[in-house]
Amino acid sequence: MLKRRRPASQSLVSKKNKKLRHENPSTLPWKTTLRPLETGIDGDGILELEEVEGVEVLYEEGDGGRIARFNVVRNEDDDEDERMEDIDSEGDDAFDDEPVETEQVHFDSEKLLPRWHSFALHPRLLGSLSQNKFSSPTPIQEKSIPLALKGRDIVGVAQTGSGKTLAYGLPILHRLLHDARPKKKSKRPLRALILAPTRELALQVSSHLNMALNSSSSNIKEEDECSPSLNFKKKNKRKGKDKETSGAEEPTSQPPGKKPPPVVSIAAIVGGMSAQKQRRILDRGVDVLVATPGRLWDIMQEDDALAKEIRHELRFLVLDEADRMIEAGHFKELDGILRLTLRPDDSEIIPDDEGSNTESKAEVISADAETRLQTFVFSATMSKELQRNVKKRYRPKHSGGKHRQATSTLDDLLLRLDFRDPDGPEVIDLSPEDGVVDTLVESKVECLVADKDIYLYYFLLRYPGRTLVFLSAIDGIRRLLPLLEMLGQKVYPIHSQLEMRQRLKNLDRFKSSSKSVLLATDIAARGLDIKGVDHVVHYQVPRSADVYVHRNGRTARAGGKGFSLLLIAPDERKAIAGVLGSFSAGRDAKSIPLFPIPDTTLLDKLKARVRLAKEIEGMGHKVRKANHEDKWMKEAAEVLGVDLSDDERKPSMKKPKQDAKLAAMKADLRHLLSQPMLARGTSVRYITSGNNPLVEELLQQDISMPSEESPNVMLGLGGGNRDAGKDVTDALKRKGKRRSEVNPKKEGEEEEEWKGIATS
Ligand SMILES: Nc1ncnc2c1ncn2[C@@H]1O[C@H](COP(=O)(O)OP(=O)(O)OP(=O)(O)O)[C@@H](O)[C@H]1O
Repeated sequence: MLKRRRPASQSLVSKKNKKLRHENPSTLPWKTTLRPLETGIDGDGILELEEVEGVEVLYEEGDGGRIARFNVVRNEDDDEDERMEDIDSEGDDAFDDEPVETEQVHFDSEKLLPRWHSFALHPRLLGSLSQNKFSSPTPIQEKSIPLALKGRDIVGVAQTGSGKTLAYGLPILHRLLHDARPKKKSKRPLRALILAPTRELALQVSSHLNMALNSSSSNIKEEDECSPSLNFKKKNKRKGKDKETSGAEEPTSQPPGKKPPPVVSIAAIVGGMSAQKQRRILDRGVDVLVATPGRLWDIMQEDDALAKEIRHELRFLVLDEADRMIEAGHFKELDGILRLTLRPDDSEIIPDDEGSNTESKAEVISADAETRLQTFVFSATMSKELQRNVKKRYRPKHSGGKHRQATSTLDDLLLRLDFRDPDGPEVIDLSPEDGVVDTLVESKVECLVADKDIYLYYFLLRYPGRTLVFLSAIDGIRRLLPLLEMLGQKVYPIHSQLEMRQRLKNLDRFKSSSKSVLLATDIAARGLDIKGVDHVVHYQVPRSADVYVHRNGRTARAGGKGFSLLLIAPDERKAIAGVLGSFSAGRDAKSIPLFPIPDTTLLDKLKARVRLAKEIEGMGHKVRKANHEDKWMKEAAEVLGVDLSDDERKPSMKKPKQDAKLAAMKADLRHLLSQPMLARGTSVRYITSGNNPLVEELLQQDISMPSEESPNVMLGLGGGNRDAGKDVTDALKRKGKRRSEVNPKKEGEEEEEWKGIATS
């Protein structure tokens, strides 16, 4: 089937369109169409239907008569789709039915990676660790990898950013790399299923595992001189652009232009992306599937084969951030998927509170750790009680353990898992008692709700960097976004009502600028590994201790420094006390130091800017609304064939006035933003003199004095220090207090009433 598009000149195709010329119809990007089961046409390849979209057919007169040429019309959106497909199906076109040989490579880990040597990981993985400069395993990796390699089931709890993905990923990849490859042309069986709560996290896990497989390390050596040369190509050209390969490519002497099949193929299946493409990937077969439960469940409804693979072929099941999956409302789908992983005799008897199930299970456990399903559950947060429950539920017969009733949805979910490990899952808990990563500095501002914008703006000016601001609702993001933009901040939103493409684009933009702000709901709280997030701001207090931990976990990752700031309004006081009190170490809100603001007159100055920006936004909104109504009226009259009166046709009399006022207000704001924000006692006239000469700050920060071109610089607050964490710890030192002693509450002391920022 060939769908012909209207030529670009007649259609509404954007100017960004590109045309790729094809001489031969067989080189067009044909796609196999899916046929509903009811058609009775099965997928055995007897009758394949294919279609192609976006093709312009042109006829040219040649010597031999009329010749058809084909232009494939592509626009930037298509390119973006393809980029996204590249992410969700990295290596899609790398799948091949050709036989894949096991590779013969060697890596001198004793010399090059001594801290990893004892794990005896596959050389390909070692090469990649070495290339990424992961010279030693993180504590959770150190504990869990040897056990996982022995075939144990694991429940791993470790702080955010501590390398949990590789803690379960390396043992899986190691096993898959070692497994003998099928020699005959056959579809790859699905061997590992990793479930993650959000689309971004699933895509990230798949990229992370691909990174662990693909190495161009020169330290990997061929063991067998006769084997073909190793070719760890990172990039492949496809459709004229670079495409990251997926899975480890096999050392092979492929003919030029033909990509070798990956040794291990990894694909992500998530919502918000082409389901058809994802089904195609599954049809070809993948070794490791990273999925969000919702999309996987949808696909399984139409694809019995996938359900069968999960039931019969799976070697590894991973639940990454299991607690969040339940919160995200995926319980039904998750439960449905997990049921497929139960052994037949378990499906009717789980959950069981009395112990009979455990006993029968212990009897049927296969001793063959090489072939049985291994289950890994990882999270940064899991209550101690739940960990105990999981352990008790699977305590072997002779230990005489009694089963507990599930006390939460997560308990319930975990108790449904069919851990095959005869000793029950090994629970490894390395999470800090108070949930705070060592390298994180926490802080708080207590302020009126109306002043939160000013404190946030102050913070962004004072500590430029990569700042992730969490809000509890999308409406808040919609309000704050234009405000911060108007105040000259580079700011991007991320929330569930944005299209997937936009979410990924905004994440990319945030990542690629060292001074930017991401306004996020809690969909970005879990698992996202963005390098170099300097600060996390809780614009609204988190609703639970877990959310507080995960939000904070976007900074201070992998041993790096990080800073978190809570903005607490009077009516959030109780909520935050409850959140902190629910940590197992029983924290007190008073243990979080106050954020130091050495010169509060600056807040007054900022208040003027924020107020003006809000007025502009309010007026802009009115003007947009009026324009929209005018336009609607005209269009409706046209459709109905009604004549509008002169008054109705004329744009509102107020409009020119409003426009002029708006322009004047914008000019005022531009002027305000171009004014230096100077702390009390500093002057722009004498930048080289005084106790704290401004010139030093300007030099240290490599900036010039503020101007219309480079507004938003705050100066005069002491040196060029832009380290919020250091400022908090210095302020504490000055007061002679340790973190735990901050603001100790005196007996019977009442909370003081917070004052708003004075109007200047
Ligand atoms: N052994 C290692 N040495 C150095 N860096 C590592 C090591 N292992 C993983 N990393 C890096 O640490 C960062 C955090 O890893 P990862 O995302 O797996 O953390 P996590 O524990 O899953 O975090 P979260 O709980 O927030 O999901 C990643 O950028 C990863 O590449």
